Amino acid sequence: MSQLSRGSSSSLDETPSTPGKFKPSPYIHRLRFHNLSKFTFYSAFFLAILCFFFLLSPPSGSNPRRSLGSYGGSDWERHVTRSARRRSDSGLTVLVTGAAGFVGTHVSMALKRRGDGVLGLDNFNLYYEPTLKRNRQKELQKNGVFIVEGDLNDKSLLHKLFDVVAFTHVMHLAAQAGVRYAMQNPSSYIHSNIAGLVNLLEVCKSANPQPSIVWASSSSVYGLNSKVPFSEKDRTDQPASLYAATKKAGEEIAHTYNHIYGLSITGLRFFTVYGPWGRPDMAYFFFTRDILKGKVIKIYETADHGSVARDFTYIDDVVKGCLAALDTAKKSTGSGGKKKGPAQFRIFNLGNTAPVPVSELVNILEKLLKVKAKRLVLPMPRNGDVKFTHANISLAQRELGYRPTTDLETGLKKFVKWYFNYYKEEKKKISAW
Ligand SMILES: O=C(O)[C@H]1O[C@H](OP(=O)(O)OP(=O)(O)OC[C@H]2O[C@@H](n3ccc(=O)[nH]c3=O)[C@H](O)[C@@H]2O)[C@H](O)[C@@H](O)[C@@H]1O
Repeated sequence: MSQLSRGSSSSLDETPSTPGKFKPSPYIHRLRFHNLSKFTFYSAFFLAILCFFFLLSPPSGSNPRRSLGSYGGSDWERHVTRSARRRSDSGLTVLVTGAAGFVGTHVSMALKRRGDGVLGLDNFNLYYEPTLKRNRQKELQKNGVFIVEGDLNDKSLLHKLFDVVAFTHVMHLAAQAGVRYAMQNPSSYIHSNIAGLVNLLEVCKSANPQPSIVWASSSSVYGLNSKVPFSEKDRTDQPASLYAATKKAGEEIAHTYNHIYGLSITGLRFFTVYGPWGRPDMAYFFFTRDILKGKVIKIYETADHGSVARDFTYIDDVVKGCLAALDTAKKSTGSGGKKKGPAQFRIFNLGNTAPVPVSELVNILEKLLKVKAKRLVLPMPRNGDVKFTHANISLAQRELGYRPTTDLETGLKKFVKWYFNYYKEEKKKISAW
């Protein structure tokens, strides 16, 4: 009990009774003392909560609100140049957009570890828990990767980055992801996946030398295509979600910047990527969380009670595909916005060629978590989801040497191991307060 409440209770007890005036009975004293103690307890509790969130908030130097739009200066440039420095002249110097994202973190780590120069860019938006992005940022910082806090649409920032660093490649992974969220926040998809992409390409075409670009498209561009497995030449003119439509539009926009300005551009159609440090908005992640909490999970099925399936692809396989795309990317042919010859334009599927029904994903999670899931099977809502995805990866195998090796159970085992460890550490931080 704090000193304040002890002092006030003794002063209350010594108050002299004044005739004619209301004389509080001993019961009133006890009631006041009780209220005062409650007030003191709750004030101390809220103070502790405030301290907890203050400590968990991002380090002062990287406060997204403060630093978005505040960059430059010798200290900042030193961070940028050190991070972007490659170990040897044969290495790459890569700008990774979305570097605090799931795929962005893994790709940045892999590039840095093999000696390439890596500079991250991320706007640390609040689409999902920012602590996860901050913790990924800490992992990258430990490995010498600096992430500039900024938005794709900040043209002056992007020009500044290209003034300071002569990037050989851009690995463009920043995007508003999520098929279903597009129905709640459509403008976010235009802001990041259309305006942000065009802004980035505008800066790249003006750069001298122009970088080669590899960027994340999506299996969702196949939309309602019924020919399986999906090949890169198949129909992609029936997107089922705004998200898919913005990724398809991205592919068309990329083609115009390749055709007009000579930018070397490679699009990678990811197929439901999963793994450690993943995205909490994806089913495998929030199913894990909800199964452990004993909450009901909704499992979609088709209208005729068929299964909904995905070609789940483990993050390590996808990272190998990304690095192979960077390593085989030809140079852009333009400089300063003028094209000097035809430039490379490629699109690849990065999938696992083994679609698995969502119900089987849940079976595997139950086995790994040793907890029975509370299942609610529902018809797939008209939320932009498609019944199945299935990648034909023969083009990526031939051109990139892409060979996925991780089956869903093996990959989920690694994810669950990470999940338990990560949230155990998070719990420790909270209990430390
Ligand atoms: O392949 C891709 O390119 C896309 O993969 C995922 O999209 P999605 O396959 O919908 O991944 P989840 O959101 O994890 O859903 C996986 C499966 O679970 C199903 N699901 C989802 C949520 C739910 O509550 N219940 C349920 O059965 C979905 O219909 C889907 O079949 C990513 O979220 C996209 O960003 C990415 O572009």
